[in-house]
Amino acid sequence: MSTKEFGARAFRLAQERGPLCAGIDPHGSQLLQWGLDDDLAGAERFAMTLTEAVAERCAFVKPQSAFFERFGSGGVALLERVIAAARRAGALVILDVKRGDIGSTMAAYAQAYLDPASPLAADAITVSPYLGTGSLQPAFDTAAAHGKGVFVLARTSNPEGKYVQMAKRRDGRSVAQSVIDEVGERNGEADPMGSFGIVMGATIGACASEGEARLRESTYGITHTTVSQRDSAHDLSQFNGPILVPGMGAQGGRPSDLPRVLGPATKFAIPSYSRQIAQPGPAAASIRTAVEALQEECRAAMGE
Ligand SMILES: O=c1ccn([C@@H]2O[C@H](COP(=O)(O)O)[C@@H](O)[C@H]2O)c(=O)[nH]1
Repeated sequence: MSTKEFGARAFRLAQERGPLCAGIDPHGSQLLQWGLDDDLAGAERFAMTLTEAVAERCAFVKPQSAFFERFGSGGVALLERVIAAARRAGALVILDVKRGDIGSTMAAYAQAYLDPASPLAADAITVSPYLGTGSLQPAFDTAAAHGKGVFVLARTSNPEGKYVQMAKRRDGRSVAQSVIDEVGERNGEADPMGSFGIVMGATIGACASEGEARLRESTYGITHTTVSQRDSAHDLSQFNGPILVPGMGAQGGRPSDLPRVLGPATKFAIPSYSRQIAQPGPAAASIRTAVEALQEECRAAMGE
């Protein structure tokens, strides 16, 4: 496989820098915690400080588009600057936009985020398969043409996701498994891995008992549901592409969840933290120390 392809670049950079993905989410509450106003200027200070602190050390940086879009055109222009700064520092930018539409419109989204001529071009995007995984074909094609990546939502980290994603199809597979299989087929025998990824939340089946759910709720202030073993069952043994794993940190996911959720595909994990890595800010040195500790924890959990 050519080193120009996203999968190969992602695999090598993760080995070099560590697997962690640093989320850039200018949350109102975190701007206030940093002593900033919840406005465009505050978001700029937050996003650029965080990007500068992490982008030289992390293989992946993941801005969440929604936190930029909330400031209108100024926020989108800021997102362009964040993408450019992170890429200049050598990180691969996964733009979290979760787009999904009929094919002709999907082609326009792909042009916006994956065509290098676009001011918003990232290295990879997140997409939603709700209109059918096949409707995402223009994104797969544009990504392949330009050495970019695509991450399709398979099992999301929010507790409500399972009601749609774990619904059973007529062939007995869950909707999530069919997404995993359809995306996986597109990677073929790519070595070290393909460029078409999936999103698997670290929180899937996170609580084995009511007691653990209560403990997590009191620790993180987030309601966790108890789910059965069957609920968290996925076959990733044939999957040969990057796996973005959100839900780490603030949502309760831990490095030890990686092998539990991903099994044999743990080596492809890209564990993603947003609120937790901003927590020690605004001092860049404190953010870097926290990121380095998380990189080590994730590497150890992944058996690296
Ligand atoms: O299943 C998903 C897919 C995407 N996300 C996004 O990841 C971050 C998580 O933020 P934290 O602060 O680390 O909880 C956020 O941008 C989500 O939109 C997700 O959480 N779950």
